[in-house]
Amino acid sequence: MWTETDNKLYRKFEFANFSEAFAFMTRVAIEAEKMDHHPLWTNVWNKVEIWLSTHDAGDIVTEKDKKLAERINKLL
Ligand SMILES: C[C@H](O)[C@H](O)[C@H]1CNC2=NC(N)=NC(=O)C2=N1
Repeated sequence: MWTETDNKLYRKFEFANFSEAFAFMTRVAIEAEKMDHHPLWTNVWNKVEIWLSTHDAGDIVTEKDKKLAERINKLL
């Protein structure tokens, strides 16, 4: 689940392999672009870490971040 720390929503995802992780990232990227709301993220092989905050609001967690987090949950 997502946790809120340092004014960011954070969640770590683990997949079977790199292909699964990258396929997930592709789905997230499409959703993020639709919302014009983009994640800070890292990927190492089968792991994806995502931090969500709203830069335009001064790098704090807003409804936009919560909405994107919910949409990401549904992509799993
Ligand atoms: C100009 C553009 O719409 C803005 O910079 C958007 C783009 N993506 C964004 N993504 C995130 N996470 N926060 C923002 O404030 C933000 N702003």
